[in-house]
Amino acid sequence: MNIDYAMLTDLYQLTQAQGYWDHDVQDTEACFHMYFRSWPFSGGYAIACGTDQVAEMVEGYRFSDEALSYLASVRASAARPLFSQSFLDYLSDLRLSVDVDAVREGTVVFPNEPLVRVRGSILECQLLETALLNCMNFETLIATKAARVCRAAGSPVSEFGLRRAQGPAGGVWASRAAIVGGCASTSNVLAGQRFGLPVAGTHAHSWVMSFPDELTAFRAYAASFPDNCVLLVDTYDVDQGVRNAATVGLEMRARGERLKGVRIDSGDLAWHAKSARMILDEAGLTDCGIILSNDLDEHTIKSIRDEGAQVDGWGVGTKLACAYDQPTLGGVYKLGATRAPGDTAWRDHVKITGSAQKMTTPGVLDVRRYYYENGLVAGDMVFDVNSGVDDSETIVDPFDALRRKRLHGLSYEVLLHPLARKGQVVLTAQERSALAARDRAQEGLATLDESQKRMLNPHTCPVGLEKSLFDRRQDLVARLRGID
Ligand SMILES: Nc1ncnc2c1ncn2[C@@H]1O[C@H](COP(=O)(O)OP(=O)(O)OP(=O)(O)O)[C@@H](O)[C@H]1O
Ligand SMILES: O=P(O)(O)OC[C@H]1O[C@H](OP(=O)(O)OP(=O)(O)O)[C@H](O)[C@@H]1O
Ligand SMILES: O=C(O)c1cccnc1
Repeated sequence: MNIDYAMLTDLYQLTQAQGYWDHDVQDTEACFHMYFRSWPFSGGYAIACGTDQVAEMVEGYRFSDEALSYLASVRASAARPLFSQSFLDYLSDLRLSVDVDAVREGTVVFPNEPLVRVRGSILECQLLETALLNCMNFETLIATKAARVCRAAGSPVSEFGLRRAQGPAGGVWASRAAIVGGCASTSNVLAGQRFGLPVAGTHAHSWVMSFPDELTAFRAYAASFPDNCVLLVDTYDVDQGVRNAATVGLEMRARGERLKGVRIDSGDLAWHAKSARMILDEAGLTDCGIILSNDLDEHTIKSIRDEGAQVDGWGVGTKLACAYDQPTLGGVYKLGATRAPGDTAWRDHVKITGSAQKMTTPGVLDVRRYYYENGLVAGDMVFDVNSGVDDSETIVDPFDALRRKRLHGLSYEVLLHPLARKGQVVLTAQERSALAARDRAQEGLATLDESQKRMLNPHTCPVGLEKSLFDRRQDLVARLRGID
């Protein structure tokens, strides 16, 4: 999508940038972290997604002449423009020089750990906030929803959401995120072209309605698409539709072709799926699959499977592409540390007002994921890259000092990887691939215990602050509150 990422921001990012520039503090170095605070969909995991678009933003970040003349036209009052010409001249020459580190797309992630870290001039860090959150919040949410739907489904899911997605860009990035989360294919042609995603589809009710009768419509479709024939059987009567499809299936078989499946898109889907299976089997079409669609999500899919329906594929649209039951992830971008030009040490920052859940963590942070010997995740440790990790390798629950877990001796991997250095994207094509991210998500999900993946009241993985970081945060908070 041709998006002007420099302008895809909230006005206050630009006014603050001018403020930093006015006060000549624009080169103060800053470190911000993007993270979310609570478990999406009341589940036990999320699938990170959005960094490919963040990379696209970093690559194309420029204030165009049109953008600058628009900004010059924005007024603070009738008498004065909001932005000074000298600041707009500065923006015109601005080329990003930030370092960005991020989890790889498809990584299983948890609340209160950084998914993205941005280091650089405070002015640039601030300018990136809004668009970065927009990408990460939406795509992580949709990839997570897709993972939940696909886990419930057990057979391939095709994403059908474009027509009801949140606008063209929302639809395209939702389709990509759905693939990262585990969908086998998408009906979205633009997303397929743009990201090299597998595209797939069946036909609509209008196809059947446009022919004199259903059988004629099915025969015509089979003649046009003998290699990829899935017939939608619920335009008039599902059982009769399945019988008509079986007739066409047998005709196809006689020609050496195969009816791949029937799609049922209304009514009691479990009931119809069982009845369709019987009709097809009785006709000898045991190799013809059953595909279900119509307002599905992980809960309806589970219910249909719990009833014993055998389903070979699913089409899931609205409730996946719009994350119907939770419209946002709620991810935030918070300042952890600053460093004045010429200084070597970083200065910690923490926000303490509001609820304890909203207290931030100071430092320049990364995450270690620890594994038990059986390969399952033991816990995630948020640590400061400059102070390192205390020998005890203990994590402390950021909201409950008495909940601790010692991870010493377990193997671990570090989750943040370079995305950009000095404003240049350093990800390889493979690292940006949605299909590679989908594999990564499957590998990551396999490192969670089943109890952490169930839909109802899942067990959650411990995420904590490295002990010395926790102590440092406590000291800083005490100092800011005037407690000795
Ligand atoms: N066996 C089932 N278990 C749980 N949910 C189901 C089952 N069968 C269908 N559903 C869900 O029930 C809802 C039925 O919705 P609705 O009444 O709008 O469908 P419909 O009767 O087919 O109407 P329409 O033709 O307008 O789509 C859908 O969300 C569908 O996914
Ligand atoms: O239900 P969703 O999960 O959103 O999946 C997409 C829906 O879109 C289509 O219906 P629509 O009525 O738009 O078109 P149609 O006439 O082709 O069925 C399709 O048949 C699905 O029911
Ligand atoms: O290909 C399909 O069957 C399809 C695509 C989008 C929406 N509904 C159905």
